[in-house]
Amino acid sequence: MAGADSEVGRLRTVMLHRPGHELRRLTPRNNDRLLFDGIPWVDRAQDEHDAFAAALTDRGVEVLYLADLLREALTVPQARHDTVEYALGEPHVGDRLASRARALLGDLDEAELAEVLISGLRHDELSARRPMLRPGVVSSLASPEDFVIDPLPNLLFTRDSSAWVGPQVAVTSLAMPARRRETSLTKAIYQHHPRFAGTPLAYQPELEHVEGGDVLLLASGVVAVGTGERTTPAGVERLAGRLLRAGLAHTVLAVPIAQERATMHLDTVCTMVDVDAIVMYPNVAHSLQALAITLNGEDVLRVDAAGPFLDVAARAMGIERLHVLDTGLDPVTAEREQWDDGNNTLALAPRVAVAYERNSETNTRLEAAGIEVVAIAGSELGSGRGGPRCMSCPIERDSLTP
Ligand SMILES: NC(=[NH2+])NCCC[C@H](N)C(=O)O
Repeated sequence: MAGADSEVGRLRTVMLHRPGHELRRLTPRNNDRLLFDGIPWVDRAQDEHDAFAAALTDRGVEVLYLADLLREALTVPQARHDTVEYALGEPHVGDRLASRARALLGDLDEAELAEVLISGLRHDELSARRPMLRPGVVSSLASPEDFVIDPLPNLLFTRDSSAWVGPQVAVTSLAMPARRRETSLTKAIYQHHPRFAGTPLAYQPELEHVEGGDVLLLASGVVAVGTGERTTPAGVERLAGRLLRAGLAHTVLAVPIAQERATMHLDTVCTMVDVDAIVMYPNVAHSLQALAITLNGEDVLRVDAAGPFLDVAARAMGIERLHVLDTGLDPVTAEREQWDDGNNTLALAPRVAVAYERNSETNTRLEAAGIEVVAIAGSELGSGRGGPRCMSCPIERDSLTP
């Protein structure tokens, strides 16, 4: 049965996205808008990603690829309709261009359509396949290499566009315009792919902004939600209400994080590596705060005063202490390795975690603390600012509760 009630139960099934043609769309003029720090060497990024996937399959994890699931979901007419209309309804398209593009997309088979939905469509590509007799306003004003449908290079970070909480999946509501369309694809997958038939949605993209990178399953029934650049306070309120009322959590922790690119999600500063241990950016470990949210008798959210994250979390988890693995790094090394996603690990089981090899200081300290580090290369993958946790959506983990 699909689902996950922690970040560390043995990982059985995960959804990844192998970076493809959408990364070849990045240029020095659009990379900032598309949330990449540079122009990745795509072939090498694919090799690194294949090695990441192999590290998972070697350890018995079933790897599902988002593009395959999407292609299969698109055999359902409603999935095709919803994803195409979302793409063509974006405000830069306009009616006339939309109807021309719609005619092209209608002729594509599932594989071709999935490819266009992921890597986008340029004006010259549309024209090559659907020559126009008389161009409309938008087409006349566009450059050939402008996009009718923007590419989705951040689809690579599958953690953000959906997140499982227990047996339900939250299809998130992405904050950055460059990423918003991603959830039209994950929603189509969860609603229409036979593998997920009947899975209830714990959240929907139409709601207030919540990104999966901010959602941390501390323990069964305890969910921490970062709020900063991406997930808004209103998003935390909405998600908390839904999780608590659905009985998917008994406590939700709101965790304010700095509104900066370096700390865009909660998982950029901390990830779980054991049932009671977390690896955390040393520069914030002791200043991070949390507010516990619970449901009072009248179905109203009760919010406690802010307290130190580690204490509030331990109390909610019903344990004496949540251990921070002290990476003992000096502030400069810590800052460099945090930027390169040193704190963004993916647990395969308690005390076994995938991490980027480049963060050698952090990894050495993790190993010294008894964590098995499965190191992967990420020189090119990292240019999108995401590590092993960001690049994976766990679909099934063994439950920690017997
Ligand atoms: N869960 C994460 N930390 N995801 C990282 C996402 C990186 C991506 N380029 C973005 O800016 O959205």
